[in-house]
Amino acid sequence: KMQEAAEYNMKMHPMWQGPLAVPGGDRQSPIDIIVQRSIIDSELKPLVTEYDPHTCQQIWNNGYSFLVEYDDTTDKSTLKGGPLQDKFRLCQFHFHWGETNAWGSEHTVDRRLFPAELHLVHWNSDKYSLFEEAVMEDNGLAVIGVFLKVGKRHEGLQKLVDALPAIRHKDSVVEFTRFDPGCLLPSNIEDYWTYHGSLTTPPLTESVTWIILKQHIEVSHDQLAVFRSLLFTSAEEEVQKSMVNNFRVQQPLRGRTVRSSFT
Ligand SMILES: COc1ccc(C[C@@]2(O)NC(=S)NC2=O)c(OC)c1
Ligand SMILES: [Zn+2]
Repeated sequence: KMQEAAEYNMKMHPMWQGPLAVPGGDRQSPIDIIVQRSIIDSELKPLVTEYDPHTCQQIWNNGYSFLVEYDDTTDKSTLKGGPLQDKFRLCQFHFHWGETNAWGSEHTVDRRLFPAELHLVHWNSDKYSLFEEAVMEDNGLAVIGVFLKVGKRHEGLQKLVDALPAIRHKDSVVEFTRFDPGCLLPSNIEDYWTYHGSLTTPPLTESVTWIILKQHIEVSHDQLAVFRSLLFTSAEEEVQKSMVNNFRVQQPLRGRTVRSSFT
């Protein structure tokens, strides 16, 4: 059912009408993280996030997810440490989710699916001066992946949920300020898996150091239901399609190693 949902979406949604694969792509995302095959790397450092809520600018529906965008013209909201050698600048975060709570995440852990997954996207500002440059380089991006589970209401998320009705349609945007993305991180960010992969939508560029947190966050059923009230389609289109199942099918590991920062 989940596989069908993903394949239906990838067949029907304009996002996927282009090439579905990167010729010769051997570091594609997402993947299933097989815990017992991950290699504990004691040299992996703790993640250091320094997010300035004042760099938050807008929230918009891009027709595949909704993005909260940050001013990345200075090093005000950054990520360093973990597996990273350089300092990375936060540029946006977005989510992937299913039509039901039974699936929706892009990565899985021992085949376990989560109802949604948060991606906090950062680019290497030590080596590059623009996101557009960094996205083309194999050490260009660092994305923190956080699994969402359905449970108690997430107070920090509610400000974002309340903004969603204003961006129901593709290409709608509203001002969104003073949001601290740190409030979406779980208490434990020391335990994570990391591997080299790609964007999970076209152009599927293989420029991402993935950092998948072991600890999930909890959001309420109703909060997740508001995600599903968004639309893939713009206001002009006759047939409105609800924004659900905006995740990619899993990709072969191709001999890659997934490292873990914990035992
Ligand atoms: C050209 O630059 C792009 C294009 C697509 C995405 C979105 C996505 O493919 N990447 C992740 S991560 N999840 C996704 O859905 C992007 O995000 C950084 C950057
Ligand atoms: Zn994503």
